[in-house]
Amino acid sequence: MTLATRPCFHESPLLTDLYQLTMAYGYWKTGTAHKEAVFHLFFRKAPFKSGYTIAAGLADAITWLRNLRFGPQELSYLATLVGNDGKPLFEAAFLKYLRAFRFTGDVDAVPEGTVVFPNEPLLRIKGPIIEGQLAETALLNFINFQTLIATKAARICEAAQGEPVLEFGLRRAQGVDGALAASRSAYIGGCAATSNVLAGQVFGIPVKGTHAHSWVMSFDDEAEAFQAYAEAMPNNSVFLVDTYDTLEGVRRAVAAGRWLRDNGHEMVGIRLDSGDLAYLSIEARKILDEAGFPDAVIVASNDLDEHIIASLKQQGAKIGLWGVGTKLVTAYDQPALGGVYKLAATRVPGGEWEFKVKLSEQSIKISNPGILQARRFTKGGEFIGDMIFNEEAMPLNTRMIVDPADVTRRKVMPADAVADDLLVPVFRGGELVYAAPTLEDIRARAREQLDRLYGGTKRLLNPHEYPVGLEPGLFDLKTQLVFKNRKVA
Ligand SMILES: Nc1ncnc2c1ncn2[C@@H]1O[C@H](COP(=O)(O)OP(=O)(O)OP(=O)(O)O)[C@@H](O)[C@H]1O
Ligand SMILES: O=P(O)(O)OC[C@H]1O[C@H](OP(=O)(O)OP(=O)(O)O)[C@H](O)[C@@H]1O
Ligand SMILES: O=C(O)c1cccnc1
Repeated sequence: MTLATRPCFHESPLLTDLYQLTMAYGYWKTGTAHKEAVFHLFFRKAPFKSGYTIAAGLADAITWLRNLRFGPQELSYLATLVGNDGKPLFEAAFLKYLRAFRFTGDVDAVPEGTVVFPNEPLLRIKGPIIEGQLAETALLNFINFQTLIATKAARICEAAQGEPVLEFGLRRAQGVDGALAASRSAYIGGCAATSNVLAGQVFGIPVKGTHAHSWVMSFDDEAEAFQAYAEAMPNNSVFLVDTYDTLEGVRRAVAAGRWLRDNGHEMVGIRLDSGDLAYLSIEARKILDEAGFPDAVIVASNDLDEHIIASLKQQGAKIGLWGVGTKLVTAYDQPALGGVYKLAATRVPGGEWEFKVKLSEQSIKISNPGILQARRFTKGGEFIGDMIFNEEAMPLNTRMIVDPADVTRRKVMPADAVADDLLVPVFRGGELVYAAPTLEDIRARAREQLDRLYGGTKRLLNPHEYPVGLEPGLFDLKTQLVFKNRKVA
């Protein structure tokens, strides 16, 4: 009997929705596959009612685009697909065309770890429409989830006010890739380490761990369990104290700590995993301090999230290390980021760009036309506002932004503000031109970016709204296109 293994699918061209292939077929069949197009990937609403979002997922997007090729196995599978008349969905000549298919376009993207806001392009893809279309689903999959988890982690780490947060999510994550991608994103968002050993091996994230209740329960009594653990792992001694009676557990941990000290080691600390974490941590701290273990850290876990951590901090909890699993890696209170991928311009090669909008009843949902870039203004080291503009038509030195939801709200960026464009070149003509940063650099970037954000924007509850607007020319273009598409004279 063979076990059904699950190979890694990250790089498959079939990591897509069928409709991308049906449209690709349509473009090919109608001779429009090589029409040039610009697509943007963006989200309309920050997750968790957060005042900011942390971009992540670009590394997977790069790998997927670089390896975009249909091999014999994928093509034979596609040949098996049939339409409602039982005949092949894709004709053989199209599959032959796919055999030589490669990504040849330009990509500009916001580096991972960048603070981003609703409606800003996170990624822009320009090239033959068939290529942009085929890339949509995979790009959304990578960027939506990873951005979501990096943001959740950043919020949790903000709540912990610089105290280390350990990501403990593997056992409760949404599958294998959900766990791995979450560990990487959580690290970008600021977590100090993960319990996920595979993520440690694959991404080089520091791994950390204590012990479970099963260890204590496997002994006749708790004191014996701690002593055995101390002897077995004298250099990693965090004792889980809540299996029977938490404060008694702390006293037994102290006894094991004394043994460790007598034998040339130092107890790292204790872990609390149930009960009133504020009360128990304060009492445990007293016991540890009085026994001469002021440096022993108190680790807490048990369904923590940013709100519980903030509340525990407010209650004066004496917790120095936070273990967070389920609510982090599943983004429990908002399990998906609604990032979308919209067509914004097309042209026949060599012709003029035709800008596009997708209409909606809700004006906030009307997409932005153009070849978009986002420009961030910084003053005195602090981010003060972002402008979305059309690179094809940007008048020089424009510093005014218009709120797309309310034309009367306008803001002029000061002349001495420093301006930086968020999208950077990643692919040119299908060639990678981006020196991808290390995971450590990405994590440091997220930290540095958060430090430049006004404190009110980082507030958990009703955060201050960071100003993001359209350059006036783009606002006008959008308005004209909306009128045109609504057939208003
Ligand atoms: N002082 C506190 N303030 C706010 N929330 C807390 C406090 N102490 C613990 N919590 C949180 O309250 C929830 C308590 O969970 P739960 O009702 O499962 O209790 P428990 O102590 O884990 O019980 P059990 O013994 O069944 O594991 C957890 O999410 C925990 O993080
Ligand atoms: O609560 P989370 O944020 O998801 O963090 C991970 C949880 O996983 C473990 O519990 P579990 O009951 O699975 O095992 P245990 O016997 O080691 O406590 C651990 O004790 C945490 O409570
Ligand atoms: O090391 C730990 O304490 C740990 C690891 C995974 C899940 N919960 C706790």
